Amino acid sequence: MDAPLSPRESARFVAENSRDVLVDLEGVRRAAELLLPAASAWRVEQWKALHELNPRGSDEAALNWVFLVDTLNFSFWAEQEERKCGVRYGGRAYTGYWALCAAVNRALDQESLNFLFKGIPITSASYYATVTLDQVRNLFRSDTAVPMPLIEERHRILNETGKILLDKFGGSFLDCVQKSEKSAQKLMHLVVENFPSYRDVAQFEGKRIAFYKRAQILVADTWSVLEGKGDGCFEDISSITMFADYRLPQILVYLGALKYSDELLKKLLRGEMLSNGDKQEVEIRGCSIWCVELIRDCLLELLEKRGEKPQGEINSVLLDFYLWDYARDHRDDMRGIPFHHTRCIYY
Ligand SMILES: Nc1nc2c(c(CN[C@H]3C=C[C@H](O)[C@@H]3O)cn2[C@@H]2O[C@H](COP(=O)(O)O)[C@@H](O)[C@H]2O)c(=O)[nH]1
Repeated sequence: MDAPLSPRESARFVAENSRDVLVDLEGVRRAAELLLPAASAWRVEQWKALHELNPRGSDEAALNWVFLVDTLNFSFWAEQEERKCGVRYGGRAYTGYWALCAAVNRALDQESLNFLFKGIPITSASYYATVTLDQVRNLFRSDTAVPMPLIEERHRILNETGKILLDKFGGSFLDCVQKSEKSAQKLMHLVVENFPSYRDVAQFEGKRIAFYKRAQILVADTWSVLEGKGDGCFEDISSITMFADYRLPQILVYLGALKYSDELLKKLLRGEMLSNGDKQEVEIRGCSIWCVELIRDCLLELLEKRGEKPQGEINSVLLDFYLWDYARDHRDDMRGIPFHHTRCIYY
């Protein structure tokens, strides 16, 4: 099978051949203007501390936490927004992606007590390579009546991924990072080649394309947790694209940078499911990636024109992180904008 186009080339190809989704250049420019004040202050060191559930350290344990979480980082959306999985931790209730992180930290707290007496921490491959479905149901149990979606797939993926990490990387994601020799692209391809659940690919207009959403966010979270230093000093981090999930398209439509055809908008407003790999699902994901690439280019142009240098760096990773956080903080403003419902293990 021929190798797929890179995520960036896949996004360009989809945007050039899309029928139901449009990247609106005027909207891209307006979004860049809106984001510019924040963008010039983005620095990789700040990100980890922004969220209380992120690991604090930059050691092997923190990397194994990131690898476990990003291996399960998919499909938290609920059919009814008010009936969704939730996890209470540290006196707070978390939903969505943060419910996953809260469940992992809840287990680590419990496990670390047992660990003193004999337990095995959830982030170690030797644990999740053979964890049972019942144990996974308990580890990721919801504190609401709604369980975390795709729990059987999560169990299968944990066993598969744990076994491979043990066989090929001595059970440590740090080993995988070190084998990437400070290249983001090399790490992304190492992950996709070795771990089947990360192979986020599709067929579009006769071409094989790749979005690699979870592999790219794993590289980004590795860069973030290592604060861009040491093994995480990826000189090609700016080649990583935005992560094509189901939240970013929603915020890009809200900002006016992405537009849906009437037919597609009606379908999404009805909450109709799109299958992973469907033409319209691929168009939403591919155009979103291309849209963020253009917003990033616009930000750099605006700074250039103003003769300003950013304090940190402006790349698609930090732009994506910011937009994703922005979407979570503006959930109510975005009520009228639907997000697409696809149930799969890739995002
Ligand atoms: N494009 C993009 N997608 C992201 C993230 C994250 C979490 N990253 C943060 C954590 C550490 C860093 O500090 C990042 O700020 C999760 N997701 C995706 O969203 C969906 C969950 O949404 P909801 O149901 O509302 O929780 C699901 O597909 C999940 O895979 C991101 O950053 N970018």
